[in-house]
Amino acid sequence: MNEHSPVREIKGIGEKTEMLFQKMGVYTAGDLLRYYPRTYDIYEAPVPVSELEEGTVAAVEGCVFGSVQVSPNRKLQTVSALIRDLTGTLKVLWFRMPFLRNTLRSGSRIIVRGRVVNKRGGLVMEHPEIFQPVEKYQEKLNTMQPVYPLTAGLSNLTVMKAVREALEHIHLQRETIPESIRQRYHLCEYNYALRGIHFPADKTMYMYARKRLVFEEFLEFLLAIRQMKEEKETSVNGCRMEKKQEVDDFLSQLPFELTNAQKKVWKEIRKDMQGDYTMSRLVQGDVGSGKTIVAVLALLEAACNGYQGAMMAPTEVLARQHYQSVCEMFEKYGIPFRTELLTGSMKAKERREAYERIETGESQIIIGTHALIQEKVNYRNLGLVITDEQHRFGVRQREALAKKGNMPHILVMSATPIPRTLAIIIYGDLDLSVIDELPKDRLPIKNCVVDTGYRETAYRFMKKQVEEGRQCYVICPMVEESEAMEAENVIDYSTMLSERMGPEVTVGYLHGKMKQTQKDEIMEKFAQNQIQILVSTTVVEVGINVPNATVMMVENAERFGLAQLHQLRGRVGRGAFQSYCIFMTASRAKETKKRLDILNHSNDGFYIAGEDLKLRGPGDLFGIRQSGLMEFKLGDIFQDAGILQMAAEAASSEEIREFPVYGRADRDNIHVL
Ligand SMILES: Nc1ncnc2c1ncn2[C@@H]1O[C@H](COP(=O)(O)OP(=O)(O)OP(=O)(O)O)[C@@H](O)[C@H]1O
Repeated sequence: MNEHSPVREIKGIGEKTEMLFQKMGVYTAGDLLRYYPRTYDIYEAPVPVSELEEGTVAAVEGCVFGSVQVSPNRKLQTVSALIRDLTGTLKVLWFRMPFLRNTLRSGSRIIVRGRVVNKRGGLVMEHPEIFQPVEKYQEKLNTMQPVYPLTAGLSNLTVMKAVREALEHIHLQRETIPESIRQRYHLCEYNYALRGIHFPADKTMYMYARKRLVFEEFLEFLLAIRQMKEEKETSVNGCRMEKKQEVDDFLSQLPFELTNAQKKVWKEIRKDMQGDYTMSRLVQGDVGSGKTIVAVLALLEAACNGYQGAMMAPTEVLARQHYQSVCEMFEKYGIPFRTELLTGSMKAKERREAYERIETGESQIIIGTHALIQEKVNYRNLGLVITDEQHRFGVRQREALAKKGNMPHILVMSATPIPRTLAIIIYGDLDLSVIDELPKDRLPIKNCVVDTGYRETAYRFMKKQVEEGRQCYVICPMVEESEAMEAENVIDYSTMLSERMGPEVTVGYLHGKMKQTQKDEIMEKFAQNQIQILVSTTVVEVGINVPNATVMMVENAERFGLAQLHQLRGRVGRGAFQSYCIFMTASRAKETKKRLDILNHSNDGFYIAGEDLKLRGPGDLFGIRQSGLMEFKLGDIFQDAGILQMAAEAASSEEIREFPVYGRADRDNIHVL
């Protein structure tokens, strides 16, 4: 067996399990080895009852206090007991384990380990593991059990067993990092790293393993970037465009004047499209800074020059939103070009018709999702491709779209204001334009960080805003275990809120498991103010533009990364109304307070990103991922900024240039891309 063998060849994996693995993108044994744990369950030392925190998994050592009760409910038989230590008493519940009544003796010492939840205002530990005699806990103390991303039917144990088998029997790939580089940056060997990431003996092993794998991930990425840069430097502009008066006329009719920053960026783009070389430009701008209109101007200029322009959005909801706003603008100002929407959820017939209009050139502007790069889409003369930074890591996909034209111009839009030093490393192949100014009419968002006791006040405040004609978002806590649970959570919350708000307020909800048509319907209703409060998961994070919305309330704000919270906040404050952001948190941890304070005191994304970077020490390995920004498998450009710097140095070293694995011919073997 080697890395390319199908997972089926691993002992213990049958047809059914193979299908489940495939659903998770695991086809070969190599894929399985790179199917890294989502997190680790660490058996930490027991904590005093008084220090337990809601929502965490913890161990407590104490004595069983009083008698053990069994609930009469037949459906879900519950055993409850009280565990007492010097600092307090904790209620503990077990489900469907009635026999515990006979084994848990009053007064006996015990360690229980499980999730602490809040039930009717008090903390309760649910269904914990039992360690009795307490010495048994010693064997587990400080061990790290991998927790894998799962799907219905695929258990953590199954994945663990399969990975263990694979690690034992596979002859692993050759080393991909030259020894001299490994020594310079203290990186462990590939074999050790793989074992360490799946089954670390302790935190130190895990940290070494992770460092090595993150380094490799960054290195491969940076080398691909370098190659693209080299290609770009030699690519002569095959889609040379001229400045078109129609675009200036369109601009002068808009209800607002471009900000100086927008004007500057638009000038740079225009100059590129007329220049000697093909454009590859990144437009970076804070939330709400008005990137979309700049993209529209570029699309229009391409169309006026007889080329097609395509814009790829990261989600269907966003693609539709862009499509609608472009259609409305073009209609309003009498622009004669046809705009096409292309998404994965379109019916086959609709899609076929769209393909035809794209192929014949009847449609000049094409907006969509990944569907834009499907094999069946043939463009007549694609001259400009606009993508979102979220596709950034799909460098291959970007290339795929570019190949559909004759070296079209490329514009990448980024809503994540990362510090310039990082941007230069990550976007090394692109020229950088920054929109560093918000439209004039904006009032700064008012922020507050509050504890859950403020919830009722927040609801009253939202109701008042709705009465004034405004709209609100509520972001529900993430549920990591499964999307299905997350959906349930959102639905429950919106039912509760709807009852709380009364019949005059319409509350809607949005979550990742909904069908595309349902999502579109809800977004449309929200855009039309037929829904006043939208309860949602982070699906609304990127790009949604409803300028009438003025309140963003984020539950469990401590669970999100700063960049993500800033993105969420960016959904309000997009019009002339005063907007508010309420970060709600139950956590009293100092670190949480520090992080949220940064947001509380600044609305400037660049500043926040810089502070975020400062707050993260190298020890912060289990920190919150900055999701939404470049989906590296393990690496996080914020958290791992130090490793990124090392990888950037290594990427331009002689050793790497001479190392065969990274030669051009082998590039297809680079698995991360
Ligand atoms: N110069 C301007 N003056 C006034 N309003 C503007 C200006 N430019 C854009 N807008 C408006 O500001 C709102 C936000 O713009 P847009 O959606 O382009 O933001 P964005 O930069 O894409 O933000 P995000 O990254 O959050 O999606 C839109 O309603 C847009 O019409």
